[in-house]
Amino acid sequence: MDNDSEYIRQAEATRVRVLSEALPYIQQFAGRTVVVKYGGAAMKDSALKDKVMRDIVFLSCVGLRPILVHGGGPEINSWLNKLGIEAQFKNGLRVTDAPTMDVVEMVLVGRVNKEIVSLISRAGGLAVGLCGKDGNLITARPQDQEGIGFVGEVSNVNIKILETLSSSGYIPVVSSVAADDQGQAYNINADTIAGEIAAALGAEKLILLTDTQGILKDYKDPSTLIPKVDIREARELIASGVVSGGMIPKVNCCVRSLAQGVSAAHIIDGRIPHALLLEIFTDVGIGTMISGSQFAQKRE
Ligand SMILES: Nc1ncnc2c1ncn2[C@@H]1O[C@H](COP(=O)(O)OP(=O)(O)O)[C@@H](O)[C@H]1O
Ligand SMILES: CC(=O)N[C@@H](CCC(=O)OP(=O)(O)O)C(=O)O
Repeated sequence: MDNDSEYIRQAEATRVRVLSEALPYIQQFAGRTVVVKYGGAAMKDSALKDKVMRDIVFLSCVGLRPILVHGGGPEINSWLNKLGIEAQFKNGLRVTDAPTMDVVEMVLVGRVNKEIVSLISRAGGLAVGLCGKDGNLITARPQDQEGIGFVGEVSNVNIKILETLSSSGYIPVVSSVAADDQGQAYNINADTIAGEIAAALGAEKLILLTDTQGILKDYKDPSTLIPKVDIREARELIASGVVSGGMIPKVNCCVRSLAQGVSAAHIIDGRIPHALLLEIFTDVGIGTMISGSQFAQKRE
């Protein structure tokens, strides 16, 4: 066989292997809910954004029930900057006074959410944009932290609206603004919202797309990826300071959702094209998988 024919044969073999590798996962996850959190730096590149939306539509088309929770921290920062308001953070959370809360709501609910909904529509999916206020999805309460303003925690999740939409073939797209019993709006970290929604739905998977390979032993060194940890090891990584900054709410929400019955949580690199498909439908997966120990499936 000449070189060209050999190259074509190998390329076809790879394509066929990847496609056929997906079958058991499509069968296993049919009808199951996958909560995806998409945010931060991984949202900045528009070509990548299109691919993420196509992947979400792919999940829906092959029978999974994707729910997309989005952040938008960099876009909030850019609008605060345009308005001459200084962005401030404490322990990875945005200090949210009343004017900042207005900007957070306008940017996340009014801009980022609708942009994602329309990208999903363009990719052929049926998306519906929501924030915590819609259908009483999320009730907020204030975070117990001095001087952080209108930063909220989740006090209740009402999954009815999500189940109604998902069971009718719609893809819910959720932004992380919610209100308390009195109607006061709160800014909630989007990872936290994703984890609470995954837990309330008993999701198959919680997948956090971010701008690093996953959890790194040294976050400045990409070669130090930790492919798999259990809940106890994940807590130790926070306690020892290996996990810091914005990675803390991610690991915490994974641990909380696993403790409440989610089967597996993943922190993966949203900068890799089609990272979601690689994680869900291939044998090796990518990024870091956090599991309750009895749930370990891949990467043994
Ligand atoms: N051990 C760690 N492994 C990987 N990233 C870490 C770690 N500790 C801290 N980080 C930081 O967490 C960041 C991800 O959190 P964040 O910026 O809030 O993400 P997003 O905007 O996607 O929500 C990484 O870019 C990295 O700087
Ligand atoms: C309380 C808090 O910090 N809320 C976040 C909500 C958006 C978010 O989580 O966006 P990323 O996922 O892109 O970081 C914020 O205001 O930036």
